Amino acid sequence: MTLKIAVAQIDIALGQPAINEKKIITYAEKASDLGVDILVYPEMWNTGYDLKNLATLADIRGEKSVSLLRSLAEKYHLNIVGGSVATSQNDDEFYNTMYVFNNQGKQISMYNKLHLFGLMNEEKYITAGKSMNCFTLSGIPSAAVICYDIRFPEWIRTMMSKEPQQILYVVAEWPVQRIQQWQLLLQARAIENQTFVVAANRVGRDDNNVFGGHSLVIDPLGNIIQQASDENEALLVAEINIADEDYIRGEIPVFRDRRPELYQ
Ligand SMILES: O=C(O)CCC(=O)C(=O)O
Repeated sequence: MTLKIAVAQIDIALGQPAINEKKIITYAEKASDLGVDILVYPEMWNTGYDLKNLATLADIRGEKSVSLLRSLAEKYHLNIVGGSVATSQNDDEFYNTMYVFNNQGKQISMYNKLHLFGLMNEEKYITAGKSMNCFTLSGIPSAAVICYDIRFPEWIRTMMSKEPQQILYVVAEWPVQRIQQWQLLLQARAIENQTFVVAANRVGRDDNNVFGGHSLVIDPLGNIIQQASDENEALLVAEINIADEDYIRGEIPVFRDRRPELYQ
């Protein structure tokens, strides 16, 4: 089975959801023109890392973002891994939340970022999630994580081995100075889990960081299928063949050969 996957590598205007929403719409239109099956957005696309202003900026219960993503999924018949957005659940509780929609406009997953990134003081403003993010999208069992989560292979393995998920989606705001680590971590997650990795990073800058782009689509052997530039906005498009993964898992059956009883 071949899937056409697109990654929206975009710049994000700090603290300006209305501007960012327009861009989200533009990239859905572009993906639709190219006949894409699955579209992936980056992390915190509504506000960027404007953590100090979440009280006024965060999307209340995620309602605006859900409505936008649902309408795009329906209108363009796109499966959408909706990056993440800043949401508020109560007046003073904020989350970094991912929503996933199928191409009928049905929400099939919601995930709150589990590992918060201390270097950006994320834990001072955001409440950490506690739940997994596994779903079937376009018929493919998949999992998705947010940015810093990729430094925790035990968490990703937990999700990937629940049932062997075949695609791992990663959405990020990853700074340029650690972009080599971004690539290596993603390749490692692909190889150890024998999975396709589809990773969306933003470009541009905010007051504290320059973000490194370099969005990637990686095969289950860790080979890079497609990569975007480090600086420019782009719609990165790749075709993946899921049967390749079945073949690789058959040759080196790491999921069968695990010894989880010894890992505690
Ligand atoms: O782990 C890193 O180096 C970057 C993580 C990050 O920027 C984030 O989680 O927002």
